[in-house]
Amino acid sequence: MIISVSGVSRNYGDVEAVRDVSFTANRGELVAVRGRSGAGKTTLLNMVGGLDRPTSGQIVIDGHDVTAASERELLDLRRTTIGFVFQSFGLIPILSAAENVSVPLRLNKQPAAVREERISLLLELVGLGGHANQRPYELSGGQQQRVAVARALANDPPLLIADEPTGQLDSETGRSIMDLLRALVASRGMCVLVATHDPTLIDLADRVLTLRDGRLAEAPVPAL
Ligand SMILES: Nc1ncnc2c1ncn2[C@@H]1O[C@H](COP(=O)(O)OP(=O)(O)OP(=O)(O)O)[C@@H](O)[C@H]1O
Repeated sequence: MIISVSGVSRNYGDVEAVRDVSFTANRGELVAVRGRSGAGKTTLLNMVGGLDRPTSGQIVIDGHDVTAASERELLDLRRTTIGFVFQSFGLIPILSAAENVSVPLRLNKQPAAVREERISLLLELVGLGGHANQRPYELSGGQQQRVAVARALANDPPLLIADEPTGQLDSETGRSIMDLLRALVASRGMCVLVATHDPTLIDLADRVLTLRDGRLAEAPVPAL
């Protein structure tokens, strides 16, 4: 089990953003988190990714209790075990696609030869083999998000967390990003946890978690 969330709540002052949420997820699963704006999706994903801490409850990621972890341990976990993809891509504008992908490899002190090989493999994987030297502004939104996915996979994490990864893309491009995430689950046995309120993308998920006002109501698997 890669994600175990038990009785997790997160309050911001009087606002109960996430209330008593429990779920588990395994490698080889694409789990979608849906819900209206303000339902608590980002808050939940940030806690699972160790970017924020619950007010109460426990989260265990790949055997590590992130609720009890020190900042240092969380940093290590985010570098080795969890990849992140955000709605706004978050690429560094002055760096090429290849250089953006190299950032987490440098942080993990990978030697140059390993970095080079890994970068070309990852850019091929996301369908950007011929775009290594282009900067973000020279790429389409869908291509930028593919670079962000390649960067998130740089250190081969077993868990990918994606917060509305298609939110800034047209529906066809968004679909191709979701297809890419789906393929990663199949080919690499990753777990992908993705927040979206786009109903057309939800049918690609193995499982759908629905948040309403911070509470979870597990929806049935959609018919294919
Ligand atoms: N840092 C914060 N301080 C105070 N309140 C917050 C903070 N972050 C989130 N909230 C509140 O928590 C609730 C859940 O927000 P969250 O961003 O998790 O929702 P969401 O489902 O991701 O929404 P969206 O789809 O719009 O991104 C909202 O009521 C929001 O206003």
